[in-house]
Amino acid sequence: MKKILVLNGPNLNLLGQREPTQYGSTSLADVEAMCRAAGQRLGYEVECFQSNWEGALIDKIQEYGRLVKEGQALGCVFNAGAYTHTSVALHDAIKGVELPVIECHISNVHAREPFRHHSYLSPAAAGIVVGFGVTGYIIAMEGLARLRDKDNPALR
Ligand SMILES: O=C1C[C@@](O)(C(=O)O)C[C@@H](O)[C@@H]1O
Repeated sequence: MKKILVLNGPNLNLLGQREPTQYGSTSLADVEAMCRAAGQRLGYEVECFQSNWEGALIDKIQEYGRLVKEGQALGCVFNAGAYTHTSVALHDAIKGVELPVIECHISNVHAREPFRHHSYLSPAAAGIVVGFGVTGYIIAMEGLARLRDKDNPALR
């Protein structure tokens, strides 16, 4: 069974408590449980990883780049939080290992402050999901499967 990485960046460990009007009241643990259930439905093993540290996110991206090359993983759903708008290093990590990434944001970043309108990750991403709340993670997983595993019978 191939793996999908659900990767979350800074402050997303506070999901459910942090700015609930913006990000809702579902905790990260609940989001991760939803992703694991979606993985079961779609036929993938889901690994969830969150870090507030840019380097730890880069290490995980590099690890999954290797797993994708070896045929053991499909790709990654990535909410990089605020690093989305600042991190050339995350852009380079994704490009460097050619990891299929679906960039995901809970809120509609384009309807918010101008500094959230630019993403360093989007040019390196295979697809982007924004503004669907935490359901966006599931949409992103299914989108990744549709892009990278077209013959998956669970998608019919
Ligand atoms: O931390 C976050 C969360 C976010 O990525 C989202 O999921 O909507 C949007 C980012 O601008 C913000 O810094």
